[in-house]
Amino acid sequence: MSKVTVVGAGNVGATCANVLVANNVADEVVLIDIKEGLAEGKTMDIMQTANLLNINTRMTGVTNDYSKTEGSDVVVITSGIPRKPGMTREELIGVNAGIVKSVTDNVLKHSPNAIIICVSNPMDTMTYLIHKTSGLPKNRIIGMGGALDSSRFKYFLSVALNANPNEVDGMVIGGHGDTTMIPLTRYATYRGIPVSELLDKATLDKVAADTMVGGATLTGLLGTSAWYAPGAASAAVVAAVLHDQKRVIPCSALVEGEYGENDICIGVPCLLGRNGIEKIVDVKLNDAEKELFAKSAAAVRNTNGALASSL
Ligand SMILES: NC(=O)C1=CN([C@@H]2O[C@H](COP(=O)(O)OP(=O)(O)OC[C@H]3O[C@@H](n4cnc5c(N)ncnc54)[C@H](O)[C@@H]3O)[C@@H](O)[C@H]2O)C=CC1
Ligand SMILES: O=C([O-])CC(=O)C(=O)O
Repeated sequence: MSKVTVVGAGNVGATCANVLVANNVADEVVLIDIKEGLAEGKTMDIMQTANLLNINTRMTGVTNDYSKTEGSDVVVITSGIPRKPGMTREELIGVNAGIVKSVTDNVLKHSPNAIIICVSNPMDTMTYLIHKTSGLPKNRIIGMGGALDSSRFKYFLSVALNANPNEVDGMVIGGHGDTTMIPLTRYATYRGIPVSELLDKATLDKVAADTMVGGATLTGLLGTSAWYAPGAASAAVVAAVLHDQKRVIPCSALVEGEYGENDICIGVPCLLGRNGIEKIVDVKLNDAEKELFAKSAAAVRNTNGALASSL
């Protein structure tokens, strides 16, 4: 019996739950929100696709009743406000820190062995907050950002290459922020061929820049931040953990010397399995990439500094 709780039945949480259920990733999914009736309504709507999509997962929607989340193997935290056009993710810290802290406390009362996937923004800082306040071992706290950013990177590369996105590989590490992401263009490939052999520098620079502001671009177009790819990326991380897939996916992890940094959560390639983050994979960076990583880490550390006054 596998059980996943998704906290926050808004755009990202409901999409994540829908992808989990539509793909029969878990035996049971619980969707929970503070807003009366929202999780129940989204659950009813999703489960009315069961006979259309051959869904066998059981799904429950509840308003703030954590007893229903009892014994979850994985919990995805999406509760909190999203940004509006013109805002940065970092501006959300004041409201979201309190929400993420109280949700984590409630979740762990009923699922003390759960692996937590943090989605709420500013994600690296919210993941760090969970580390600082929950007492959980570092392998059980995963920040979801790099899975999404890498998928966007592959999308923009596929458009530039006029190729199938499934035939493109690439990774984004560093912070999950408009200026802190690091698309690793040097390691990106199309069917094993380095993209630098197929696209000129100006095109590759534009792909990297579009990736970094991918979330801001969609926020401008939609009036609130994106949800289809964020929900699907969160579900992919859940599946990697629940099914012990041993996939390497960039996630925000507590670093203790890896990539030259300490005491922050930041996007690094993580081997994901049933124990959560089973290993941080060491990808060799050149001097320019190392410098970008150090700058990214400094920016994430700076945002973490605002945590104390936000709680
Ligand atoms: N890490 C990532 O890659 C991404 C992160 N995000 C972040 O995810 C968060 C959610 O985004 P959306 O789903 O678009 O927002 P939304 O506004 O559609 O949904 C958020 C939900 O959280 C609920 N909520 C608020 N406080 C709560 C509490 N204490 N307990 C339970 N539920 C509570 C609200 O009622 C609302 O339904 C935002 O902080 C956003 O910035 C969004 C996309 C990608
Ligand atoms: O852009 C935002 O604020 C939401 C998010 O993290 C993303 O879509 O990457």
